[in-house]
Amino acid sequence: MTAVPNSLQAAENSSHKDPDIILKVQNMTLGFGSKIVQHDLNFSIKKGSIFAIMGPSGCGKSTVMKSMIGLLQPKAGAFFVGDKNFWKTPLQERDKISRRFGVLFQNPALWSSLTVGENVALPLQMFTKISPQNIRKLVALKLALVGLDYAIDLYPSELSGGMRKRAGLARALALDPDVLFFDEPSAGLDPITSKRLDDLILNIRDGLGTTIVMVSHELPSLFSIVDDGVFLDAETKTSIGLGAPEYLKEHSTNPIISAFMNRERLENNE
Ligand SMILES: Nc1ncnc2c1ncn2[C@@H]1O[C@H](COP(=O)(O)OP(=O)(O)OP(=O)(O)O)[C@@H](O)[C@H]1O
Repeated sequence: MTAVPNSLQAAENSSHKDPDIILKVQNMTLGFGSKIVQHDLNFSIKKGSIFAIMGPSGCGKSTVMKSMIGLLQPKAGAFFVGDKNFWKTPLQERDKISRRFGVLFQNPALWSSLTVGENVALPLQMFTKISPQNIRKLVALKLALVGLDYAIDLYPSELSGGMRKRAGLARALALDPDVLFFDEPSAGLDPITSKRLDDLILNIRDGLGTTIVMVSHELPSLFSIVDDGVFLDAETKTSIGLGAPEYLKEHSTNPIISAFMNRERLENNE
């Protein structure tokens, strides 16, 4: 027997091994039914970096994130987590990989009948064997990390929008994720609360070494905290820029990226 099939399989199932790369999207095409949202995407995310998925409304940013957190299977291409080809691994292993991810959606869906502390405790109760006393201690730690230690016994309805985000963030941090995904972290927040959330994201990255992937079109956040990113185009339905927002602003010759980064309107765009 020759080793050919195995080596082919190995090539298909491994990313080009670079220990600094934690996530890698390779020739990925995404869509719903017959509709293609984005095609042939290629980008890599470094461990401990803050990476942004950028682009105008409706270009497919959330769809790309959905695929990376295991909610939407790509139509083509691969998504690697370390050296694992995520969508080619068996479901059980995929679930295990996903548990290394924390996710904070635009509107953190906190259970309204549970207190903030009980909401944060849920993932620990579901996925660990930690004792109730130790869960309570861990929950207090996570809430302290996001500056909400005083809110442990409050109900979600008693929180402001910014506090709800931070409570959602504490829950996303419950299992000490390697990667945190944020969908529009600043959406609906005033500029000061939004800046506080940016600082918190930076603190988490710097203090815990967590890799952060965020979907955003908030320029102040993009310029102040993001290290690297991909810019998606709604017209050609693929990426038209790779790099830090500041770099793209200064160096991109693409008129769509320039207009976006400089908040200008394109001539034929209302
Ligand atoms: N479940 C779905 N079924 C069919 N089409 C969908 C679905 N979810 C999103 N889409 C479509 O995919 C395209 C991209 O949507 P997506 O929400 O990913 O864009 P986005 O860049 O995140 O937008 P925004 O910045 O406005 O949130 C849109 O045309 C949207 O209507």
